[in-house]
Amino acid sequence: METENILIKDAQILDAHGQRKGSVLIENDKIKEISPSISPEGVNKVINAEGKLLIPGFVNTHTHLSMTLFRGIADDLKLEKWLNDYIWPLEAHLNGEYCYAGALLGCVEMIKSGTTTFNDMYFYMDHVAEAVKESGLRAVISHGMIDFGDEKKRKAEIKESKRIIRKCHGMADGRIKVALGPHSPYTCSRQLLDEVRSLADKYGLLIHIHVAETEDEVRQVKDKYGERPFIYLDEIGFLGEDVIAAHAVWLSSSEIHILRSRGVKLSHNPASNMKLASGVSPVEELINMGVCVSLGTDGAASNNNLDMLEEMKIAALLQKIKKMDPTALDAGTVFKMATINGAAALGMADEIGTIEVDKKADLALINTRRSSITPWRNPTSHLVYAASGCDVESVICNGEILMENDKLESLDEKYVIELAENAAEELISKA
Ligand SMILES: CSC[C@H]1O[C@@H](n2cnc3c(O)ncnc32)[C@H](O)[C@@H]1O
Ligand SMILES: [Zn+2]
Repeated sequence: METENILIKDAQILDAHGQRKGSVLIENDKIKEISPSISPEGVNKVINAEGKLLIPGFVNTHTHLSMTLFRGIADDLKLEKWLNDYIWPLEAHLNGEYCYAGALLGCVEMIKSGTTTFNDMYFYMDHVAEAVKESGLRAVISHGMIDFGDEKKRKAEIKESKRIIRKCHGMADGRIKVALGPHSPYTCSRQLLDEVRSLADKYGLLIHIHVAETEDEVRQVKDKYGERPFIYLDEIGFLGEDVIAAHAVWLSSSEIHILRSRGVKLSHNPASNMKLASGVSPVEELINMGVCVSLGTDGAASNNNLDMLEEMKIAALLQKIKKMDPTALDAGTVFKMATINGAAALGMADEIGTIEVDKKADLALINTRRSSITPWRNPTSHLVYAASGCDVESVICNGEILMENDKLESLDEKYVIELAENAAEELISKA
């Protein structure tokens, strides 16, 4: 195979290790060299990055990508009503084509706002995988399982998860990995969670689950199992380093200790938690205790976008107001949550999340000559507090250019918008 290489010349580089100036040489899917200056001789493609900020692609650790189709459908509701009265009835009409269309739309949105890896739980995941493959993004995907204690449903959910594992794990040159996705402790039976734990151990797969999102959930789990959600999950031997729990809003101090001692990874979803008025996760306490807290948007029906730049700002502001302390969750910490902590949560810290030689070339370039971030002075501050997804100009994932100078290269944006608009209209008309 001929070597494909890209030289990103004279960039300002920012990642969890700090700031420096330099050029980055990409060879095939990986970063080959980072130096103050690299000769462009023999290089296939040179990107002039003067006046540009080069950052690791964001890692969104909790999404339901195809829910882009439900954007703006059921706003201003509490989680229980949102799910029971609006979202689940609509989801009953989903099919593979709709999920593919919604996932493609989500991929467009993520590329345009600098995300290169995401952790997705939903339905018709082989169709979602197809969209991810075409987009050039990297993803961990899981079939979302709900059994409500029904044995037949449990067997069907496990069967579908196994089918998705067989069909999609390692797809798209390894860019797609499959995880197990039990929805939550209030929608999944103890038996289903036990089976998930066994499968995760047997095949070395991650587990993606919603936990402790609302006070109501804590009440329900306590009523049914006698304990708070994370204590219950620990007692049944479910928790481990391979578990990524989304939300983790309502936590007792014993639960925080459990999270730390079991090495559970968290995905903090501040916009969704605020919009559904679920509550505020004790992110500062969790980080101070040494728990790995990453960042996720949740689906576009509860956010209502997939912009990780916006999510970083919301995360920082929310902790400041929760603690009534402006020093809480500073910009540097939030930036780490959106990059290297996300990589660590997905077990990929050796591969992505920072800009280092031998890591995958998953990168985003920000144009520093945009009005929203002028005068250009403090990259971390500007990224978290001033920039938005629109300031992302170019994106590379796995060494492939997915967007250059604001133009999508891997997907036809107009076609995707049309496809998703039609799918959403057809789907809603069925409900
Ligand atoms: C079984 S696939 C995923 C399932 O989760 C639903 N969902 C989306 N956002 C949330 C959330 O914040 N809490 C709980 N469940 C959520 C989604 O609609 C699917 O049914
Ligand atoms: Zn969710």
